Amino acid sequence: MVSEQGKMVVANWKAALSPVKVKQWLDVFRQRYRPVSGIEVVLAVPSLYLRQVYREVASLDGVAVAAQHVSPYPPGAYTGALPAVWLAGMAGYTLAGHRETRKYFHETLQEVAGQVREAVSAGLVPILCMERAVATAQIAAIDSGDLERTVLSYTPSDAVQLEVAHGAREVRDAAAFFSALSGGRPVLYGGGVNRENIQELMGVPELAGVMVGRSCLDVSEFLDLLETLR
Ligand SMILES: O=C(CO)COP(=O)(O)O
Repeated sequence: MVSEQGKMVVANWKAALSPVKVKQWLDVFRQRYRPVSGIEVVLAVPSLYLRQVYREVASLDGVAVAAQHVSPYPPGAYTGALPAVWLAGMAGYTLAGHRETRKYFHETLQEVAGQVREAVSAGLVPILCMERAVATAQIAAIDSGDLERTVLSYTPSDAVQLEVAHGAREVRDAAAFFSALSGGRPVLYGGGVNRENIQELMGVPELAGVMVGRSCLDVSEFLDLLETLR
């Protein structure tokens, strides 16, 4: 879990890497990754790869694993679901409410709140992704006890679609807005983060870290990006 001083870099693989590519990514990462003081690297990977990724990175300092999605329901007759409790011990985190799962899988505020609840009760830390437009209603749908265990992430659509990050001042305003709304929970930013802008964004004092999509898919590019934080 992100500490008082430390910051997080979440690498969101989305659904972009085939099994062959995942093996290559992990081979290079294991050879070349060196921990960066004060930085926790969180690999957010498709369910299919969770066990494999966990096995490969469990021994690396400063690296944790996140699911990209968990079920809003407990284990039972829910075909196609991934109950959060099954991931305990393997993933430390799960994403919830990412703009792509909201958009393509039509997740409702209640379903996202259910994912957060299931994640917290399984001992995972939810990384709750939101845009400003849904933030007030989404946070209101979440139990206050669950919110206390949650990391928020500001992931504006335009930045993700255009691959152009919001500027540091805008990110700072948004982080303050999200933090005030949630009783001071840590806030991440995601959207267009790359090797050129990560240092400036990680320097925003109100921000607990960043989420990286496209720039983590090439493992060398991602390792270079981490090196800029050393
Ligand atoms: O969705 C994101 C992180 O989860 C951001 O993706 P990009 O870094 O590709 O804009």
